[in-house]
Amino acid sequence: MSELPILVVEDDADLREAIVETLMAHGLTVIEAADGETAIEAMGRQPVGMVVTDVQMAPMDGRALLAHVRSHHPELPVVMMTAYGTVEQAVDAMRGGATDYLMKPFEAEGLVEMVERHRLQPEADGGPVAEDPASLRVLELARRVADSEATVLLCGESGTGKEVYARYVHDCSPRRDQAFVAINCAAIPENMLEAVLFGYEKGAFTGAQAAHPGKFEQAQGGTLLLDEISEMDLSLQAKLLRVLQEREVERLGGRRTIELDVRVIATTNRDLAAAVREGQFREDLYYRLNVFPVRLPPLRERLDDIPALARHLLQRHCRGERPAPALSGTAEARLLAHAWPGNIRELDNVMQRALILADGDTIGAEALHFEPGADMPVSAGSGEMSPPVSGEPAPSAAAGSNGLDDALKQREYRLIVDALRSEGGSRKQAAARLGISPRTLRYKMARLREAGIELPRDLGAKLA
Ligand SMILES: Nc1ncnc2c1ncn2[C@@H]1O[C@H](COP(=O)(O)OP(=O)(O)OP(=O)(O)O)[C@@H](O)[C@H]1O
Repeated sequence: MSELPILVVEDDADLREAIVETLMAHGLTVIEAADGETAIEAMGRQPVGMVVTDVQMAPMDGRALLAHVRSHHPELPVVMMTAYGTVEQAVDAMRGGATDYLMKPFEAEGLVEMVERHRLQPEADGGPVAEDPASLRVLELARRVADSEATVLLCGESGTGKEVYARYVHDCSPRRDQAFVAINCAAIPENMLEAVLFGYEKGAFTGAQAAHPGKFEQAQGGTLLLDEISEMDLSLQAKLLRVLQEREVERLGGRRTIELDVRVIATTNRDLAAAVREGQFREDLYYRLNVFPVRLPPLRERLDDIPALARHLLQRHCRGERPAPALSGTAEARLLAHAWPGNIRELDNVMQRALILADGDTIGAEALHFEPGADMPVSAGSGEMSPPVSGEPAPSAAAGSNGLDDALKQREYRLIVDALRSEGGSRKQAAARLGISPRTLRYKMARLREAGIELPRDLGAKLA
């Protein structure tokens, strides 16, 4: 898969050229823009892997650009280049959700190091890892449906790899050289989702400072993944249905209809048929999406995948910088005995911890630390963690819980609460501050809640 370009936004042409040349000299693909508005247009034409932007520019400055990126591409890293000596600018940038900042003047090395650290990497993993017969059957189905134009509905518990399989369908399809655009319907505020999906014209609503193509347009010729489709509200479901039926879209505030050639894949971790029965999901939309349903089994139903996935995840985190440690026989047995309620995402967390804890080149069972409550039926109040953030009510600790696991969870809890506090309860900004995606933050918070650990009330209210 090709590398996503770095978007450099700087109005000083000489400085922009120097930055572009430096990045290109390090083998990075770069596109450039002279201000925020041009940058937004460039992002509308192609997906980018990171934005490096100046703060002071006209007509649209770096702050407005940052705000736009945070609402339209919440996961995209943005590094702000702040003026020398202006600590306020740096603080302001971080408050606005910047991933990091570079104070001018900076060395080429510092720039390259920062870009390498933060840019989004295309999944260079070569498709899903699958060794269990159940997964091999899903892969075969995915390959078969890829050739057709059929809408695919991928169902499965959270963390089973629905996005990975959606991308696999795209990569096996005749559309593989065109865009694959993913949108998480649950991660975008309800009132923004329509604009993000369908696009808008300049002035369509307060804050629409420039025209912007929606995800449908961005996916033109390629594939659009509507992740967590069940989280879309009913009125937007009606609009989505119309777009899918008519195969054309109209931007908000626009009068032109744009014909679409987009293959749609939707995912859900809820039982959509049940949501239809409960009146939460439109029946007609359900039938339109459910042309080719594929169920991804939970990890506990495909045990043969576990060792291969564990090795794959270890390698991914070692990034070729060091040889990935091996798993001891007892560690492997322990992984196979675990219930994995958080599926592969949980396995990924366990492997990341194991890499930190392992001594030498083998991971033993003692380096494996599982999510709290994961080995027991999850019920409210079964929390293992005891994280007394100063002044916070401490969640209860279950007897016999593992000390190190507790310490890790404590630290995680503390980091999450501190980040939410600093960001006034904004999940999106807290996630950016923590360097994780809003989705990962949501997942972590859900796991904490499942373990009976509630966030302090003043934060919980804003997060409900
Ligand atoms: N078959 C697989 N091979 C390699 N990695 C995988 C596989 N399945 C999942 N992963 C990894 O597991 C993590 C979770 O996968 P993914 O985001 O696709 O799950 P999901 O089902 O879409 O989750 P959610 O419902 O929470 O959105 C990712 O880091 C992904 O790269």
